Amino acid sequence: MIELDAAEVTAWSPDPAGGPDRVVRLLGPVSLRLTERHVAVVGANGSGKSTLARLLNGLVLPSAGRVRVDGLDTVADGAAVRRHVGFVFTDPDAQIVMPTPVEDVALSLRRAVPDAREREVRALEVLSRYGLADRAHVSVHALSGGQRQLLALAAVLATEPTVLVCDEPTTLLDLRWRTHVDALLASLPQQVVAVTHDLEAAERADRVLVVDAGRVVADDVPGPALGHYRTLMGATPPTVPVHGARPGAAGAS
Ligand SMILES: Nc1ncnc2c1ncn2[C@@H]1O[C@H](COP(=O)(O)OP(=O)(O)OP(=O)(O)O)[C@@H](O)[C@H]1O
Repeated sequence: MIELDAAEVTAWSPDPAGGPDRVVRLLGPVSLRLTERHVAVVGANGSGKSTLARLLNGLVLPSAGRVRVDGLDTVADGAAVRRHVGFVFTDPDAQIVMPTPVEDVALSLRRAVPDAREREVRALEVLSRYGLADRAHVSVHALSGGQRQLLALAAVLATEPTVLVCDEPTTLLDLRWRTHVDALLASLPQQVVAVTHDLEAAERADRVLVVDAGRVVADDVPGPALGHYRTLMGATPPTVPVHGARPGAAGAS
């Protein structure tokens, strides 16, 4: 179970008016108990979704309040939380550090499997489980984007986390790979919390959190939560000026 008790995240930010740096609130306060198998987090760009996701494995620490996963506090028990909660980034290249897939998965296993030969055997087993057996020894640069995302996921899942947090894991993927990774995430026995802009994937979650301006503004089963999100998005068009619009067209001045 994931518990957030009045968790807040603040950061120092430059004052656009040139004054001294000031503290800005990025998220919260948020209080939640997440027990569902699949939780989706949706919201506009910059609303605070990644900040919320990163709170769950201690990549971001609460400035106030507390965050616990299965009773482990992300501040007091940081190392245990990171072993417990796997985190998958949007961009697999932020996560893949070794030259070949087998070495990358083996690196994830270094703590669990001390013997190097046994570690390689285990890494190969993991890769074949995720359909990457024939790519095990190629350069990671020779993998497609979808294969790289799958490798990043496989390397995290190899550590057998109890909870998986994914920050837009399918955003860079074409429809075929997105469907494949979505199906894989749906089949996992772990609790999965996924930040997503893919509303079809969010429809299949057990619970959906809608984040707006650093607050959880809706928290429900998918139908009503996504209805709220669509209304929110429709009601607040982006304020970025439209360049190159035809004279007289909407948005041109
Ligand atoms: N360390 C930081 N210092 C200052 N501001 C930050 C920091 N991290 C994030 N922010 C700001 O906090 C806000 C929320 O960022 P966050 O990455 O959580 O949004 P998001 O909903 O995940 O956005 P996107 O969908 O675009 O990825 C943004 O305005 C971002 O610029």
